[in-house]
Amino acid sequence: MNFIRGAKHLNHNTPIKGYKTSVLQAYGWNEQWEKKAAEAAAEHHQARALVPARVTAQFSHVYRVMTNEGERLGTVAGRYQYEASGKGDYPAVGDWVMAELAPGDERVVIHALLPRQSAVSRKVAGSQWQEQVIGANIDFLFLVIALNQDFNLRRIERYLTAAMGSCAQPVIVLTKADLCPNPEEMAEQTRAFIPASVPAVVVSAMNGEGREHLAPYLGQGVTVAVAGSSGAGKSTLLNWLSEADRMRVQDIREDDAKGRHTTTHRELFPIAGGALLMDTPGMRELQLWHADEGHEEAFSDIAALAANCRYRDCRHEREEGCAVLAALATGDLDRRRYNNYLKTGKEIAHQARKERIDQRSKERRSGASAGKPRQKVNHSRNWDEE
Ligand SMILES: Nc1nc2c(ncn2[C@@H]2O[C@H](COP(=O)(O)OP(=O)(O)OP(=O)(O)O)[C@@H](O)[C@H]2O)c(=O)[nH]1
Ligand SMILES: [Zn+2]
Repeated sequence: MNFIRGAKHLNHNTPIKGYKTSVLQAYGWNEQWEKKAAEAAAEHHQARALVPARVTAQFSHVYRVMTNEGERLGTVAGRYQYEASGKGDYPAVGDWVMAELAPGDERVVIHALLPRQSAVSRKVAGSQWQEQVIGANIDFLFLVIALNQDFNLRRIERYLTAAMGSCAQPVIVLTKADLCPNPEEMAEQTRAFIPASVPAVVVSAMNGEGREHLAPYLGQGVTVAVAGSSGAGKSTLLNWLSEADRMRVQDIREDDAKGRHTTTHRELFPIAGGALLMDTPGMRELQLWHADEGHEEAFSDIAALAANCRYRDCRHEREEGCAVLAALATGDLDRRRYNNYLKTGKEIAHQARKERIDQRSKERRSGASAGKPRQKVNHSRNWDEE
């Protein structure tokens, strides 16, 4: 698994030439991005003055971006839209973009996306499967697992599978250590099971214990996303990690807003020590987007029983000749496990339905342009040349 080489070792005191970037450095701007921006600029003679910005939140078609002049809302340029070949080409939280910052204008126009270093994405169902990026340029992906009855090596394996290919370095964060009599033993068991390149650390977010184990992944300008099952303790972890630095976040905010006090919805924000935490709804649903393939595997005992159901499309709820219900009646199948099986199955179905509906309404909205030919976008060349 390749991760962002050098992310931890960048010298952030080195002045970066070309742009005024003091605010951006707090958002992870570094020599690598400077280079990418310069490469993109060199390919095109850009009539407009574009500045780099990082996407900190996304609301369907509107983005919140951090520029060196402060935070702005923005939308993508018409040409960008035209050249995008799918959802995956659109900016996502964490992306670096090149934007046009018109003086006196509160809104910016996004003209280009800088090539991503990493992207956590999901496949969404529509008329065809499409990639949707739910977080970009993540250095470390914290996979949160509670050290209680939810602890499960198979699940950890599925998380790692889901994280694979994102180019973000996964870190297994075993939380709720206070509920576990032998957390270090569990950590050892985990380490023995996962690839040696993946760290596993123990914390208790509730008691604020073990921050030193996370410190190596929370360096200046490093972007961290948090994913894991519902109830695993993601919110508690995020709150704990961001708590110590409310003040600093406040300072940046007030600087940007020139004294105005604003509370903005942000899905990417700096914390103590200079790391950036990413908290997007899509990332939180990690358990759902990988569950689909994991469901059968996770409930292979039930799948085996289901092979003997009378009807092939048996839902194992009240059907006659259902082998799953029969096993439940005899006690061979644990009721809690059965309930869990139905519940996750319904969550997956619900998620898939929601995605189909979202996709359909999106297609309806863009119905006018449906027949228009689409070009494959080349991110280094999608600058608006008008
Ligand atoms: N004892 C203990 N409880 C914890 C710890 N971290 C979280 N919890 C509790 O676990 C429950 C779930 O925690 P959350 O942080 O809401 O979990 P989540 O992963 O954000 O859950 P979703 O919002 O459903 O995705 C809450 O009741 C927390 O108080 C911990 O370190 N120790
Ligand atoms: Zn059945």
